[in-house]
Amino acid sequence: LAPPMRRATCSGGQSVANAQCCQWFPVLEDILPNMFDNECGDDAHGALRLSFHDAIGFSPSKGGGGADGSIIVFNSTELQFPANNGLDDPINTEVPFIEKHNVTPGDFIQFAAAVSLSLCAGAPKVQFMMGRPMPTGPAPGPDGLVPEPFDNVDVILARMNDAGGFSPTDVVALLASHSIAGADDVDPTIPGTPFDSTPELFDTQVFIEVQLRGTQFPGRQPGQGEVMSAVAGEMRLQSDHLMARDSATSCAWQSFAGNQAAAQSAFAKAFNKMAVIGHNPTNLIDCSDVLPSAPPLPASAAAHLPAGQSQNDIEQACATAPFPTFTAQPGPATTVPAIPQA
Ligand code: HEM
Ligand SMILES: [Ca+2]
Ligand SMILES: [Ca+2]
Repeated sequence: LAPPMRRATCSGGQSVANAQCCQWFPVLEDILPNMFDNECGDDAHGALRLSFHDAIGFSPSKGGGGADGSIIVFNSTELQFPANNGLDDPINTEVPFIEKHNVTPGDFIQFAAAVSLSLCAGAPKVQFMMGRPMPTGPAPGPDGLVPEPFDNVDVILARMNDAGGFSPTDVVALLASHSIAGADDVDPTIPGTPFDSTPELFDTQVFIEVQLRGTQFPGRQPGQGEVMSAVAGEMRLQSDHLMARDSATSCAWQSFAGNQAAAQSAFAKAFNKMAVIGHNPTNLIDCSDVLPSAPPLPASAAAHLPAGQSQNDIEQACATAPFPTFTAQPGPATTVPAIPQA
């Protein structure tokens, strides 16, 4: 007979596998209302992007500590890197909470990202591991480790493989994050311009909408790394556009369109890998049981074509299977509103 599992009860009454995880409940109960306003909005999106930019700063040959909090501790260097443009926002939001709760920046950044997902309907359950030490100085990794929207697919896939051993399918799955995202700085004249029509839902609309023929720019002039989108008010990154069309990634991209369960599980797997880049996971403690679950997608959020689009507007790219068929929402052509700025 196996010995009975010993669980710990935290002072708030919650049951966790490891007593050290109890310290994250007060953090959770603080940041849900006070950092995120309990919504999948600008602060949630920013926290998720920050977790990527901290974690991906790792290369076996070039240096960097991965998911180590360097983007905060060495922000005077890392925020000079062009790819980190705009991350002063989530960093300024997070620092007071890090100080208040006396946790490491590396842990907090990944915790906040995992909690942000729990606010976005349709997001999968992910892991949270604790125990990242302070980043080692004096210098962080070099510039050039964070993919840019004007990089081509080969460059992005090579960088992601170098950083975390991500496969092309992992990279495409991670881009489900762009279903709860927008850009403030690609075209700085239109901050909060979303990448899909539902930036408050972790759904597969980004995989559908980026496959549509581009016809317009949301602003007056495109930014660097921006290409035409199909929907008014929506921004399309060149990198997402190319991922949907490149022979190395187009079939994976298409496989997530309308397949919520596949997008969820592939994203969670890759996100969990990303969150521990630069660490030996056996030195970390699994505190996933602190994380709330996201609500499921509402029934009204079934995968669809935006109003005004038809299946003929899909630019088929995958050579081995047809893009799945979707029905357009009724009514006049969709215009996507900007994401309210925090
Ligand atoms: C791999 C190639 C990727 C490229 C080239 C890329 C590029 C970008 C760019 C240019 C923006 C807009 C930034 C701004 O102007 O405000 C953005 C936003 C965002 N990205 Fe990515 N990204 C990539 C992967 C990822 C990954 C792996 C994640 C997370 C798992 C992620 C999460 C986000 C989020 C949540 C936002 C929205 C931030 C906000 O609304 O404040 N991205 N990305
Ligand atoms: Ca880092
Ligand atoms: Ca969405």
